[in-house]
Amino acid sequence: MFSDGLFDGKRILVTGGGTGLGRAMAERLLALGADIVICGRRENVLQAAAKEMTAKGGRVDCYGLDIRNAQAVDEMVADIFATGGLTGLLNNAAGNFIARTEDLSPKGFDAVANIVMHGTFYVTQAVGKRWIAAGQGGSVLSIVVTWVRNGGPFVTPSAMSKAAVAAMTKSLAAEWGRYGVRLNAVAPGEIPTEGMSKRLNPGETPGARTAARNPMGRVGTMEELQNLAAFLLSDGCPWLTGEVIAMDGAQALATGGNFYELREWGDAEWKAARERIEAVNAKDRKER
Ligand SMILES: CCCCCCCCCCC/C=C/C(=O)SCCNC(=O)CCNC(=O)[C@H](O)C(C)(C)COP(=O)(O)OP(=O)(O)OC[C@H]1O[C@@H](n2cnc3c(N)ncnc32)[C@H](O)[C@@H]1OP(=O)(O)O
Ligand SMILES: NC(=O)C1=CN([C@@H]2O[C@H](COP(=O)(O)OP(=O)(O)OC[C@H]3O[C@@H](n4cnc5c(N)ncnc54)[C@H](OP(=O)(O)O)[C@@H]3O)[C@@H](O)[C@H]2O)C=CC1
Repeated sequence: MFSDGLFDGKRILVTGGGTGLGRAMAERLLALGADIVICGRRENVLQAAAKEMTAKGGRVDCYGLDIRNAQAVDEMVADIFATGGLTGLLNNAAGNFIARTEDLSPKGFDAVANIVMHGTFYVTQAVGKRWIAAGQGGSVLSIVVTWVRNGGPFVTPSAMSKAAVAAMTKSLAAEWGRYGVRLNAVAPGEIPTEGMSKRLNPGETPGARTAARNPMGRVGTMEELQNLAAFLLSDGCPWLTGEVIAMDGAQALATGGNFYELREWGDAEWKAARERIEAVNAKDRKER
């Protein structure tokens, strides 16, 4: 669909690029000629991903860090700019889990908000200020979700924080347009990944809820997101900025595209879901 070499000479930082959607988008950009930088908290996951991704060639650099740490983010971005700079940023890292909002502790809220809202801002600002200082433009793509438009019951910290990222996209498109920096966002519906399915549909067949409700009768595919992300990060339409583009087979329009139906769950279902989610959180934590 895209010409070979479309991203020759480009270098793109993909946060959370060691797993799931981030890895898939990074792989496509790499195949189209970009040099890639990936970051995340599990260094072993990043190194393994980089090794597999570069089996056929190309350059992938890894940084193990928590984007909730603004100083660590600035040090990473300083190092990236000392070793070739960046032409693009893909804000993909996120944290999320389903929970009744009345059950959340302050730490539970902060865990998500500090990754999605604060962490995404730290990375964007650290990159953007260097583009501005260097007098060079750049392209930022952030992965949000359809519930930035209509809210996300039972994922309130994520809905609030992703809406903030959408607001950042529109604010900075206007503020930084004069520097040649453009920002867009994609709001996908469900594309099953391990990280998402185990925290948002714990104990269920990945994608089953969406396939049963989506107007197109299916979940989204990695390839669809890879294509859209590649187009938005390419130089194909540089006047396109400040947009949040939904890609969900019209599920949000038809059904709200969120977890409102979980209002039918009782204490037992929520307890079982939390146990499953905390087990996957604990497993991942051991690898950090
Ligand atoms: C009906 C059909 C509709 C379908 C619509 C589908 C649309 C699909 C759209 C999907 C959108 C997807 C968005 C995503 O973001 S998916 C990304 C998923 N990936 C991840 O989340 C990976 C990273 N996540 C994590 O690292 C962790 O999950 C976490 C965010 C929690 C951060 O980890 P950290 O190690 O910092 O945190 P802790 O484990 O120490 O926990 C911190 C506090 O959070 C509390 N917590 C954790 N889990 C729960 C829970 N299930 N319920 C309530 N509270 C929870 C935990 O107890 C800690 O608080 P306390 O110390 O106070 O106890
Ligand atoms: N899959 C889906 O259906 C949808 C996903 N999205 C969005 O797509 C993006 C990718 O999600 P998906 O691939 O499904 O999930 P994953 O769990 O696979 O991806 C999340 C990535 O973010 C990284 N990450 C999380 N917290 C931090 C942190 N504090 N610092 C650095 N890196 C961090 C994780 O690595 P590590 O744990 O090693 O830090 C992981 O690589 C997210 O923004 C999500 O909100 C949006 C709509 C639908």
